Amino acid sequence: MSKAANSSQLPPGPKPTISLVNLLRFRRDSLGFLSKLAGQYGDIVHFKIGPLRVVYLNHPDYIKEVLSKQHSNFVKGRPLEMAKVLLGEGLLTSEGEFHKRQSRIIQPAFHRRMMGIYAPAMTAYATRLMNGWEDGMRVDVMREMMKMSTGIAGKTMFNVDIEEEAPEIDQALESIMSLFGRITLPFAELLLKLPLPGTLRFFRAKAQLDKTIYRIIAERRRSMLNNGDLLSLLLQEQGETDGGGLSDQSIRDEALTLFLTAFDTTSIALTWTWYLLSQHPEVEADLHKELDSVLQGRLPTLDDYPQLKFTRMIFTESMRMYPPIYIIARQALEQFAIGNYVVPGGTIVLMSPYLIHRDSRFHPDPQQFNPYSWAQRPDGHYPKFEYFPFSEGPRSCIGQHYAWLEGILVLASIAQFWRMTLVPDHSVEMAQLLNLRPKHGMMMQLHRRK
Ligand code: HEM
Repeated sequence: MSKAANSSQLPPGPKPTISLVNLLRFRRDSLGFLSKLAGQYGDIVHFKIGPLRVVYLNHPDYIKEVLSKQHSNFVKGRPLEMAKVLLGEGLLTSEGEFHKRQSRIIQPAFHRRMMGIYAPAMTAYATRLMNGWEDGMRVDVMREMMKMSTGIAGKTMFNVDIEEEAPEIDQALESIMSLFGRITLPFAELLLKLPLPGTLRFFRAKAQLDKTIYRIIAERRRSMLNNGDLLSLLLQEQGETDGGGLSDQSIRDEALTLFLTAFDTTSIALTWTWYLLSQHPEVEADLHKELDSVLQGRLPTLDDYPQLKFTRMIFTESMRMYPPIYIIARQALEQFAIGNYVVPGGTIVLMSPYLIHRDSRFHPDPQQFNPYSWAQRPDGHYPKFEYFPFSEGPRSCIGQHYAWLEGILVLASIAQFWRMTLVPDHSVEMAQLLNLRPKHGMMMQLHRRK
């Protein structure tokens, strides 16, 4: 790769005249579209989607430029505008000083010390889920994982049991996701102003989520509990910073952001993992060997976590093949240099963990599910920007340790007692919405391990 040069030429790409065609193709299959462009034009591609100027980066070195080296020139920008309608100014969507302050307040909820408190909640909710299962039963594993992860997120962040409300939350999310799927439309903002059925469903769903979250906040205020969880931190900040503290709206934005980002992505990652295990009995057998030897029939604790090495390798490999956040987007504030090109300010930059994770230059035999390939990597030290399911740089995932913990402990808890096989004829397809979900859920049959 050559160093950034001062040529003002834009990177190569399809002609701007077909920007509407690009829009349709991108909406139909964004991963297929981007991968085809990279094949045709190389690792930096320029194209237009409607009036928007977009650059796609298909190499870890270029991605490092945007997410790390030149990060201060990039904001979440337009791609996350729609998310603000739901999440307001939460950690995911905010910028600058405000974002720094929110990070500082929230960071302690993800401190290592807190993991000791979260671990038992994670295994308890996995157990509760298994208690409702019977040998031979058919379930949509996607829904089961959602139900469980919602319960875990509610308990660990707010100390409430909202599992009972999971179906409504799930339904609300579906309405939200289907509108979010149209996020790439240039006139997306307009969609929110018209009384279209999707838009009305979206606002109903938002109202449902708001009701739940405000109820939780009000209950916590009454109980005065301060146990160091997320809600305590947010309310405490409000009390401590006379006048300049967090408003109710701000607490709601942050709580909803953390809650939604936590359970949705983690349950999707777990769902793909159960699917991959069902397709690879040899891997599943090795997983059982590890669990039988480390746990010997009891639930895993935080102390077991470092011993569950193969379980971690499986979860790592699953997120390589199906990273729940499959496209990361930024918008440039000012003109910037990348490779041999100089790109104007305002340009949207797209990067895809999915496509980099499946590129044979960085991952040999990338279409093959091979957890064993991670055996040489010391725990958690993965090649940055070649493997980045949690993104990288200052805006990477704040909840990644939490997600690893939940993923590994839940896998270990459940796989000890249950196997899952895919229901014959169930079609497994990816839906490229805000995150990479199985389009038709994941219908699986449960088998109790003897
Ligand atoms: C397997 C599970 C998860 C995956 C794959 C994942 C992935 C990601 C990615 C790729 C980003 C960066 C998005 C961007 O730059 O546009 C992100 C940000 C974020 N994640 Fe996660 N995440 C997961 C779980 C969690 C959990 C459990 C939490 C909270 C408990 C969480 C909270 C957040 C927040 C608040 C941000 C925004 C951070 C910021 O902008 O400063 N995530 N996540």
